[in-house]
Amino acid sequence: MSFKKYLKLYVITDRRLKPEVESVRQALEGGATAIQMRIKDAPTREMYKMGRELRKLTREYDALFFVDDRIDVALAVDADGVQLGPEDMPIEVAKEIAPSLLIGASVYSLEEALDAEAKGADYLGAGSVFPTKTKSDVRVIGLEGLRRIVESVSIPVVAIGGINRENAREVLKTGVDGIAVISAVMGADDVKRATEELRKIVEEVLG
Ligand SMILES: Cc1ncc(COP(=O)(O)OP(=O)(O)O)c(N)n1
Ligand SMILES: Cc1ncsc1CCOP(=O)(O)O
Ligand SMILES: [Mg+2]
Repeated sequence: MSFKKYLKLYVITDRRLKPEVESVRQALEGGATAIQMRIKDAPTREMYKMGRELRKLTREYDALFFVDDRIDVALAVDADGVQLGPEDMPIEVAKEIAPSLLIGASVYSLEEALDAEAKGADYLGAGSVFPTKTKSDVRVIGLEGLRRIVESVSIPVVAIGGINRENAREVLKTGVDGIAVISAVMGADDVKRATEELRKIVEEVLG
């Protein structure tokens, strides 16, 4: 079975909102199908240790595990993949040095999406669909921008940016393979319940 079905509810950590281990456990309990460790400005050793813990947890729950930005950490903790943005390791180089990893490419336009697909990305994280307070200065592509990307590539697409339980349905109806969320889950008082609610919507639309 391909990895695509694991992209449907992709939850990303944010230590400014919740400590990683307990929040990831709750998200997995609530039905997250993939987890991304996204830590900015921490020592590599700390990322490695956290990555090992989250790798263990995601295995227990049969979820995929991705590391944001850091191909070295992804390899060291035996993650399933790495998420690479425009400032990170070029996709074609990442594929060469880490052929075992799934490569997710972060894209903010149709041009970037086509380029990432041509360079061999395994899936796209496309956004920001809506305005978001979680990441500064991101381009907002809207539902139409997202739809154009989905219709133009043949690799799986995960939508990201400002997605919550109010707008998740319309996002999913653009034809994406999944939604990626930070604040809708990590900013909730009850992480497990917030994840369950999103998973229910995902199941209703994607099946
Ligand atoms: C699934 C997914 N899609 C997009 C992003 C954004 O990546 P990037 O542009 O590298 O920005 P940072 O997250 O590193 O700030 C993502 N992390 N995950
Ligand atoms: C990391 C990232 N990349 C594009 S938008 C975004 C922020 C997503 O966070 P939220 O789900 O809280 O809007
Ligand atoms: Mg990144």
